[in-house]
Amino acid sequence: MTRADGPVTPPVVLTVAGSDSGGGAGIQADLKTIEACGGFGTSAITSVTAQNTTGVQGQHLLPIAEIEAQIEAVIEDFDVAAVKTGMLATSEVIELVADHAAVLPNLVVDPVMVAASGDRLLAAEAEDAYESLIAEATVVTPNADEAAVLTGRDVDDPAAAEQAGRDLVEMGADSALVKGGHVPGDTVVDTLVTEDEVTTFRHDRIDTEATHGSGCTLSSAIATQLAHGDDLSAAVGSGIDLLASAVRYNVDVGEGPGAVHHLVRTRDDAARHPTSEAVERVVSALVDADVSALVPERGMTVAGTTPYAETPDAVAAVEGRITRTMDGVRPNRGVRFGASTTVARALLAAREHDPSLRFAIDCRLTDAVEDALASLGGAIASYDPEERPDGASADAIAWGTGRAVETSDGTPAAVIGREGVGVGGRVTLLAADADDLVSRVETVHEAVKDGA
Ligand SMILES: Cc1ncc(COP(=O)(O)O)c(N)n1
Repeated sequence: MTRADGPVTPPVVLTVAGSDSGGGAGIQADLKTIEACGGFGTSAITSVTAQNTTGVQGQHLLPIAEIEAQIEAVIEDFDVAAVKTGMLATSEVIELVADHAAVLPNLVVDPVMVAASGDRLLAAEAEDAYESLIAEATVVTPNADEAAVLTGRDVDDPAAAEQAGRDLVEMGADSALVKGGHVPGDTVVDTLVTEDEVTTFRHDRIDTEATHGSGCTLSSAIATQLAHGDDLSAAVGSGIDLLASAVRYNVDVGEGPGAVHHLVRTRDDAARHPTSEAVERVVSALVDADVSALVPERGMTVAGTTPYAETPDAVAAVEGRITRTMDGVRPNRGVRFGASTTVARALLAAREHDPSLRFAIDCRLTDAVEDALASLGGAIASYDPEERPDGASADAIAWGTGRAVETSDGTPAAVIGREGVGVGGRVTLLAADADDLVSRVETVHEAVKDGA
């Protein structure tokens, strides 16, 4: 028997950039990101850098004819749907790309000048040459420092970013995304300027130096989304969201600051099935142990997040909770992503301060349960509801859980919420994995079941 082939045709994306032997930035980051976003990645290498997480040790520029040959080899054969440029190194390379612009659709220009390590990746005299390429760009994506070089304008707040964006559009770019990562402040504001409108994208700043490869990853994600047919603002928005996760869950490799996690979303999607299976295993264990004594009046929620969860739809939980019946505890329905709101949000709030926490279960709060928590061997965290800001009252449990984890002395095994004791008072058991959560519940249950 021969099997029929089943070819797929992902949109082809071309990156024209430098090689980073350290794997975090450049061509390596671009290809990983393009594939993660569902494109087929092709490349034209401009320069081979000897580089790692501590800096750039060497650079070898390829002959201009070799760079041109790579671009032409790709363009002549593939139906290229989008192109991104990264490290172009010299004015000759910038001009080469500008000369080919007519056959380079959806051109995303990341005007790479200096690496995160501080090493120069563009000859100083080549900065002016960018003007010719910017004029051809669908979108140009400078950080604040690059925008300042390109426009001669200090970019130190969102108003200046918008002005710099307008300057770049005036230079002929269809649009400019002026990135706010290098502008100080707790919120990162990225500003997208087109001829007709200005859109700002805001994210809480993530406290890490491991941003190596962030510009490459963002521009590659935007190019790939444009290749899929997204409009500009959707492509930019989804690229920024991907990068926020890629920076938060950065890869801790090498002696220097790590790199962004190019495959973060791919890995998270792949973890959905094992995550819901893990929650199902917890549910079975609770049924087997008949943990009636721990089940709150309203029912018990068991929830688990994917490893890089950001939103409640990445939290698997028992739909309709686990409740007490005449013969033991029973889940009302199956495990589904997005089934829980309250415990899901509490777990996500906990992860803002301790991303190792992935599983949670809410139990009755009684004196006996509280006494039993001491035997869990982890910190027991709590919070003062009086400290809750007015704005957080709609999500009081999430706020309290986040607050408790933030102020906990080490990763907590449980969070006690004393609000409305007897009515809403609860204890949320937490764990990094499902087996630990089961053993925590069993430990508490063993201690209280005879008195219940
Ligand atoms: C080959 C190459 N291209 C681009 C960058 C910029 O990336 P970053 O600013 O994150 O170091 C880099 N370091 N190396």
